[in-house]
Amino acid sequence: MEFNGGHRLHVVMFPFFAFGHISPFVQLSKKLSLHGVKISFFSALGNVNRIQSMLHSVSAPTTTQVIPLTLPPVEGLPPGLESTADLSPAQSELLKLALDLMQPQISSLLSQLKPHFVLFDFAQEWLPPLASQLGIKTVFYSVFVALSTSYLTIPARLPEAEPTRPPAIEDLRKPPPGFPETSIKSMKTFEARDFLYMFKSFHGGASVYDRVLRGLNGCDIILAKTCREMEDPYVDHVTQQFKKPVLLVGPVVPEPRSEPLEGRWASWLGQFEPKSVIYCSFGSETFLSDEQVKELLLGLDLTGLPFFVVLNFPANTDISAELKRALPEGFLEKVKHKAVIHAGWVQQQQILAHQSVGCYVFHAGFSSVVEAIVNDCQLVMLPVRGDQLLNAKLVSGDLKAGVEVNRRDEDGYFGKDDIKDAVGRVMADIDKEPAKSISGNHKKWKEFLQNSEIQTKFVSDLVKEMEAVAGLRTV
Ligand SMILES: C[C@@H]1O[C@H](OP(=O)(O)OP(=O)(O)OC[C@H]2O[C@@H](n3ccc(=O)[nH]c3=O)[C@H](O)[C@@H]2O)[C@H](O)[C@H](O)[C@H]1O
Repeated sequence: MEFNGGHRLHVVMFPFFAFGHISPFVQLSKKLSLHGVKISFFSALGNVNRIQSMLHSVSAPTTTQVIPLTLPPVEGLPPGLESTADLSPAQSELLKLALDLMQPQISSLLSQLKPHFVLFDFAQEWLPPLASQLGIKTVFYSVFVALSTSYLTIPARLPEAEPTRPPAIEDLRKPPPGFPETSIKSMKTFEARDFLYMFKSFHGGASVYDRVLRGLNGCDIILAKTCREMEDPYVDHVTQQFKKPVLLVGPVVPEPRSEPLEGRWASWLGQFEPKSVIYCSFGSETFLSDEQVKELLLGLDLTGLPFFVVLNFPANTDISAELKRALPEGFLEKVKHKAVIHAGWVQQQQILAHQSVGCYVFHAGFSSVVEAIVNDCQLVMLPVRGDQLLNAKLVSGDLKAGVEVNRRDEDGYFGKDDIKDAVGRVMADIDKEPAKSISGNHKKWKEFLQNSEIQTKFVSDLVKEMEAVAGLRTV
């Protein structure tokens, strides 16, 4: 292998304007920077400061420049609100239309910057032909596990005879033709109903399924945030379906955070026994209904363990009124010595790393799965929507490293006893099944994720493969 001429690989990162997507693109940028890759990171102006602070890292050199984009006006989209975190679900659909109108701006930026690759997201299916005209290669960076693509967004998901008929709930309960033999045989009715969203068109725009399919079909390379150790059969299935290179960057384990945990949380957690506290949270933009909040909190109380719950609500919600409405009278007073119920952003990595935290009840966002495993917290999954439903199946069914809360098939209802049972399954005596084998598997995956040689090789192999495609390296 030989390296040609000292030219540095230059990559544009272009995630959808949602922090659940921006965050894995930032994490990958940091890893690529450590291997000397030059990064230009595209996002709407309103997101730039937050991205810059996310990119800041003591160990990563500053090879990343954030390039602000101007969001075009779209009727119904309030000016200045430029990520889904600030918008209602309906407005977030308009954000995709605004993105579609940005093609001339992207084209002119790409022709100035002339990167070797653009890594793009599910919503920019128009990018491959645009970049190809400029001689730039495109990489569809899938921030979802390969199972999610393999189950939902492959050509075989729609029947060959009627490729334009959106699937029904019954179709989505079953895996698509060609799906590999694994622990996943079917999904529940409420989960299949949630997947219908993928096939809906809003404001006359393309459905998520259509966008993803066009992106995956049009790109030069598919890159997935996963590894064969965890997802071999699904990676093979996706490769067969799209008949093009599928590169893997591994699970992208974040570096431990250097800033200490906020004092008030460190001292609250510090009063409890090691590994005795349940931490509970639902990622960046997942909300529970009143009834779910009530059953969750009553269930956590029933476990007898101390608990720290982070709940988020859609923009402009009166949080104390929400909690008051959802909870039985006197509940907050009753649990005040053993519980924190907080709304808003917290330092999740530092909380999971705290010695008192032993169990994590959460939505099964995959970054959170990885952070909990490396910090030795037992996983109790309560997925709410989309990929989370499949992540939970992967972790509980294939990896056997955590449990899911039992839910009713039709509507996903869970009661307080379901929460208590699920926590009990992983926090009970670890010399007894199922806790014994779950904790054994958990330990195995922790060792794998913490093996810095393996994790670094994922990124160095990726850089070498991209350099070879870009003609910077000859094999
Ligand atoms: C692609 C999208 O990813 C989403 O992920 P989300 O951001 O909710 O959750 P994680 O992947 O766990 O990521 C969440 C990340 O935010 C961090 N964090 C979160 C809340 C907080 O208060 N403090 C923190 O530090 C956390 O530590 C983790 O790194 C969903 O699955 C969604 O279904 C999917 O479409």
